[in-house]
Amino acid sequence: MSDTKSGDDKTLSVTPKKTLTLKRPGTEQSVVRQNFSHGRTKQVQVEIKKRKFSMPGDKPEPVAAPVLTPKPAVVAAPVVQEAPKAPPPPPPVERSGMVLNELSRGEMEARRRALEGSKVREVEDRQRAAEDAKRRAEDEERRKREREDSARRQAEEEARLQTEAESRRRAEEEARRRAPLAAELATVDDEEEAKPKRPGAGAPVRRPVTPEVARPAKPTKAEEDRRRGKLTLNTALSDEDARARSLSSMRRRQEKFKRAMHNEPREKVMREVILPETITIQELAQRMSERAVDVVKYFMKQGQILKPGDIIDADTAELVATEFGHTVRRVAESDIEEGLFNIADNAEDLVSRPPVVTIMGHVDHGKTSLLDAIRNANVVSGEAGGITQHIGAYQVEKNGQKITFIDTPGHAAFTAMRARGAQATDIAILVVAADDSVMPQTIESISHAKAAGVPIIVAINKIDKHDADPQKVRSELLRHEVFVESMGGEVLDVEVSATKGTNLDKLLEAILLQAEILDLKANPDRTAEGVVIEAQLDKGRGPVATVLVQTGTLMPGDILVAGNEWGRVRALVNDRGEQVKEAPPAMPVEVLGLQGTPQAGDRFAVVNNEARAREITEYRQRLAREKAVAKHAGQRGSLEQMMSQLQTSGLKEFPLVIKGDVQGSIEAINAALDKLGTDEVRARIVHAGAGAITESDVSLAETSGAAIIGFNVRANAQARAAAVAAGIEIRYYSIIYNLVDDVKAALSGLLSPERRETFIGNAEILEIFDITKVGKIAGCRVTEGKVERGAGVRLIRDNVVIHEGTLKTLKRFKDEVAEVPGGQECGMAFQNYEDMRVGDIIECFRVEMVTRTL
Ligand SMILES: Nc1nc2c(ncn2[C@@H]2O[C@H](COP(=O)(O)OP(=O)(O)OP(=O)(O)O)[C@@H](O)[C@H]2O)c(=O)[nH]1
Repeated sequence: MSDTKSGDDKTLSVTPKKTLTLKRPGTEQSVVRQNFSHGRTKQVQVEIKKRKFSMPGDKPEPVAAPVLTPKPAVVAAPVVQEAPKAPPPPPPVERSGMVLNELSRGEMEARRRALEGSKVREVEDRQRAAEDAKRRAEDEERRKREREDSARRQAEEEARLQTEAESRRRAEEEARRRAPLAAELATVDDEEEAKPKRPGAGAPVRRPVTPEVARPAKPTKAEEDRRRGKLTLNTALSDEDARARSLSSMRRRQEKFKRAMHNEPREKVMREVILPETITIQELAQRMSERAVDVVKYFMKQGQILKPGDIIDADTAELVATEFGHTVRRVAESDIEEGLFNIADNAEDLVSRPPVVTIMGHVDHGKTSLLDAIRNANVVSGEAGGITQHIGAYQVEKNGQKITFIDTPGHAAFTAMRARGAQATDIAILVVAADDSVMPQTIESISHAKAAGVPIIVAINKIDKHDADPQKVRSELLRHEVFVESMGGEVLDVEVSATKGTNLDKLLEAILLQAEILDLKANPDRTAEGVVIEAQLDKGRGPVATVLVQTGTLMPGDILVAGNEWGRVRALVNDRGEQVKEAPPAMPVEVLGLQGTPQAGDRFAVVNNEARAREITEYRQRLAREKAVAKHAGQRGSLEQMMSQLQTSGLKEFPLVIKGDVQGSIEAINAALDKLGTDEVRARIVHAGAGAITESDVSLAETSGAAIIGFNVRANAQARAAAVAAGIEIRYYSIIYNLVDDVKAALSGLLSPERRETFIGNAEILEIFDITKVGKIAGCRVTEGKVERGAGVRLIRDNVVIHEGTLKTLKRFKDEVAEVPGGQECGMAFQNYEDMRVGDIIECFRVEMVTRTL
């Protein structure tokens, strides 16, 4: 019993009360009346399910049975008999919910057409299947043919190789018959030759591949599928795909194998390894393109346990690099500064620049007065009120040409600059007071200018004075090898008066003339280089340096390295206190923006970036610290130190600064030292003068690497301090002979000592004793002279020196003795040498190093 609302019935509920119904497709519903006992009845709704469609030829069967009904429901009639021939079927419009006997003519027609269509399709399918089967059979046939072909080819190849081998064997036998020895050799060669060939050429010979063997041992998945008759387009394609895949994987495998083979003896890339003074193992490995662990291993083999982070010196690193097969280029830390200064300019870029002038001379001869007079009279702007600011240097203009004056009277700045390797000055003005003539500092100034190779212009000052004697000045200068023009020389001289302003123009003209001779040039279109004239820490402006641009053009924003300091130029201030946009060659300017205060005489240069500036200054600061420590230890400037330096550097000149009490003694010392000179060595007197040893002497000695000798004079406090600071030794003498002897000794030290050898004696080996724990001892007789312990010995065999060394023992009977005289017997053993034979001669000699003297 079922209820329409219950069970699997998906129809909307259908009750007699409701009018709207929706039938399930393919079902027929009806209502039957049921009678029960006691006169009860019940109406039951019956659902008849009908079969939708059946294939033509199928037996007609009831489409559906009534679910619950006493009488049979409608039976489906056979469709085929009634289906007439018709054109192709139209799309099925009504497909369900109808029994056959209720089908209309149109429906019947549609069914018929559908049946027709399906028949056609069936035929087509059968044809396609037949074609597929035929193609498969053809494929199989083709493959079989191919396999047979390859087998035949292999068989032919095998036969050919066999024939070849046979003919070779016959030829060998023939050859062997003709020449047995030659045949033997030929066989060996042939065998050896044949060996490597086998793996390639012999493969088909040894393992002939039959068609069965050539067939793949295991069918591929695609083939299996094909055998199972499931050949589809996909499977057919996957067959090709599998083949392609296997080929590429094979290729990959081959490449991998090849790579492995190549990697084994990997070709090494030789590199040029740049080595600084120290380097970490890690860094070294990186530069060599090696693994750090390999370098560590190398050290382990050498008995050193090191980590990749450990620092090694350049020598060790070089050893490692060469061991690993690389070449080495050593670089010093100072290479940081490479390319900082002295960048070469093209000749065509050079243009004329103003000369830079320094004024030198004796105290009170009028240096300051002259500088002031020139400045006030010729200052570039000519502005009223003169100079507004003093910056240590200024420019004047004469006939439209500029002249730069370094406003630091005296030679202190001059020498300080030279001590730092800078040379700012082009021309030196030597001021000599006409009433006082040549004085000690005048001579010093001459020495400085000469040492720096700077031309001198003599300004004979104070000519307004009644006791002025310019001629006396000229003649006295002669004695110091300053030959003025009027005395037949080339040195320009001008008589001036600083206070009266006389002949200042003439002096400037002389400067310009000299500058013209010097042909001073510089390239303004490049990064600036120059020298620091003075520097101080200004309360408001911070570190301020007055610099002289020597080449290039300095501009605000440039990054500057000056000595141990660096900075970005914030502003440039000229000698009149005005801010300027640029400073061309020979222009002095104040530079603002430095990080620290450099020293007078420091060279400066503009660099590309802050990083480089920092790198350079850090290096320089470190160097300065090290230098200070070295100076403190007094390692520089002493006579002994200088001697050893001279010896190592191969210099044969001995520079000296000599100060004496009177000119006479100086001349005597000069003459005595002159006589000491030989072809090999000589004393070079950088400066000799009367008077106390001053700071200036010390700085001159520092610059020229000279020692200072004081004869009956002492150094003043400042000079002493300067000498200590510079590590310069000052030696005092009161007897000329002592002075000369010391210098002589120092010069003798420059002469290499002589090696002198003295023969002591000969001993002949009579017997060799091999003593346990002691080694071989030669039993000898002294045949000539004597033998001494500690002396040098040579082992001579057949007049040829076999070994040279020292004696380990010299024994007479059981006792160790110092010497054995001629004719006596003794036991001798060599240090680290035992190959002595009976009949050898032991020669005994003494070596002396004889110092040569002048
Ligand atoms: N009559 C005369 N006196 C001069 C002349 N030039 C300088 N004086 C005087 O000489 C003295 C010294 O001059 P300074 O210019 O200070 O000499 P200096 O060489 O600079 O001296 P220091 O700075 O001590 O080395 C001053 O009193 C000047 O007035 C001159 O041409 N004629």
